[in-house]
Amino acid sequence: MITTKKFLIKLYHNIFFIIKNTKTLFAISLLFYVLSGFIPYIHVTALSTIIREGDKIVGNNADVMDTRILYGIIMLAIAILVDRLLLLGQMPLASVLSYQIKTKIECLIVEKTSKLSYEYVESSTFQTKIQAVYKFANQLPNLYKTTLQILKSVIIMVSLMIGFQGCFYLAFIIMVGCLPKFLLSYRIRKKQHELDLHVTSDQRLQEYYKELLTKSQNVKEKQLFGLKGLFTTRWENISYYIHKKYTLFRYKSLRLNFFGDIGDITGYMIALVLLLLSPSIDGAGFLSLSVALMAIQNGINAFIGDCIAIRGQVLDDDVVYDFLKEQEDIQPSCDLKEPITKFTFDHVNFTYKGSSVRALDDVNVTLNSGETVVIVGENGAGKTTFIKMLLGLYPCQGGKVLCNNQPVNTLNRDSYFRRISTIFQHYNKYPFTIAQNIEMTLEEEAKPTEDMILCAKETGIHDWVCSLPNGYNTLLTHLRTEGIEVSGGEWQKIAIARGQMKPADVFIMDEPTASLDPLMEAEIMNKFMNMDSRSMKIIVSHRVGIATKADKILVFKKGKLVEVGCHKELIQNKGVYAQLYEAQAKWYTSSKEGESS
Ligand SMILES: Nc1ncnc2c1ncn2[C@@H]1O[C@H](COP(=O)(O)OP(=O)(O)OP(=O)(O)O)[C@@H](O)[C@H]1O
Repeated sequence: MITTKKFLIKLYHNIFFIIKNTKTLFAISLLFYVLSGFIPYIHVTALSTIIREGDKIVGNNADVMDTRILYGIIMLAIAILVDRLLLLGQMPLASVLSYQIKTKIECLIVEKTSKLSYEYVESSTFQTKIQAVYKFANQLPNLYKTTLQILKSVIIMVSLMIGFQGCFYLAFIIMVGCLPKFLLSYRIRKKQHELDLHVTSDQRLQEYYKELLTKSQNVKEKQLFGLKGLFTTRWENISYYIHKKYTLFRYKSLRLNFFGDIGDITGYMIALVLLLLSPSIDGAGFLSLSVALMAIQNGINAFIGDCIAIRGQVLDDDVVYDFLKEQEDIQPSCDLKEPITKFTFDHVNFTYKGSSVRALDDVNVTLNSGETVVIVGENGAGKTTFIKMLLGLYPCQGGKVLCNNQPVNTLNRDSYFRRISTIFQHYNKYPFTIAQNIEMTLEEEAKPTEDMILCAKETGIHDWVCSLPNGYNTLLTHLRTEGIEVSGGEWQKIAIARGQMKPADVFIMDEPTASLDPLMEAEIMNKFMNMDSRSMKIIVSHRVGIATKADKILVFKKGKLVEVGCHKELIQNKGVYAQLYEAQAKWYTSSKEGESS
């Protein structure tokens, strides 16, 4: 349960954040809200002048064109005009302010995320947290509006109470009448917060089923397995469950609000009766004071609504501020200045969080520049983990990973990554043009450079790209209407071209050729292995055939590096590699035998 003091501190932090990041715009907005807070007072004052003077004119007690009635009419016109003008000015201002606040907080979140360790960002804990963080980031712009609205309501109430002192005690009765509404609204808001939390995972599931039914990548499996009925029923059931929960909640809220309204009306009625019973009041005085009381009541109700809303908006903000305070992965200041010549794994151990089995177990090996290294092993043997440790994405839990004799985790990551080009099995498919996918530039109409064409030729996509109407400027993916989808193999070749475009000392490919046809794979692999004899090339592959040409083969089994050597040596060893090689060779040989028989 949040205490008032804690709430005020949190509110102060939020408002401070908003003011710090919007300064002048916030000040202008504040001025607009303060000015508009006085409008009801001017409005009611003008109205009561008109009523009082009008009453005299109707009763023939005054000149027809008494200056006071004119003054009242002009004041009323000015009040209405200024109100409209302030509203007009507030709209664009609110839009710019909201944009600035949202962008600022999102930039902070993005910046923070980039400073967290890869291991943490990859975890499900982080994924859940970041969802909540963005949810609040979206709420923050509303907070400034609600705060200024509260200030405006206070100005409305205070100005009217001071301006119409005769209704001071009556305003108090109205306030008491609004009390049940305040308590009930507070309760409703709390229940809504609980309900929102309760249905979050159901809503996620609902979205998931909707995606299964509508997203293009799910269509194939849905049709082939006849899953439409199953998914639709699941989606309908969960949608109905959420709908039922919210409908019941809305019905209960309406019932509670009704009791709140009764309190409101009762307070106003009592105030009117007491006003009527007042001996000094005349007809015009009664009318103008009842209008003032109505304006005060509107101010109180707006105040209550905004106070309840602001409480809800501030409730979740700990998630964001805690996130922004989270411990960062410290970036070492030591730059890697000279080219990478050597990697050394010295008794390296690594176990993933939540796992009891070592993904890498006492790994010792040295890789040198100019070498072509192929890493093989069965599923889950530790091949990708080895690459990630080499890149310094995980901290060593035992032993050392050295680059040019320096521990990888003491090197500045940016300077280190600049010298390595890596393409993972799950590479990204960017909704950019082909040229932008290869070179990652911001230019909209990039002209293919000689280097780009060379990389495209080496990965076998140049002729295909040239056959497209927009060539290298062809937009990819259906995310944009004019974008086209391409085959898995074509995507892979584009990703490989991107990897080759990057000037680096070390090129790593972790199974990026699985979608390629055997001829294309062999051609790309040959070119890859023969490119720039000074650089180091590391390939992770399940196809043992590729390893025959490698300078060094690393064989992993259950996290252990069980064999290291060239093809000839490992075949002679008759160990794990030889078994893998023979098993794959047998597959082709028996197919051939099968064909001939
Ligand atoms: N993020 C992770 N969290 C927890 N365990 C993981 C994670 N990634 C991999 N593992 C586990 O670590 C072990 C080694 O995984 P790794 O991805 O290195 O194997 P691999 O040899 O590359 O497998 P594959 O050939 O299937 O890609 C496996 O048992 C795997 O289940």
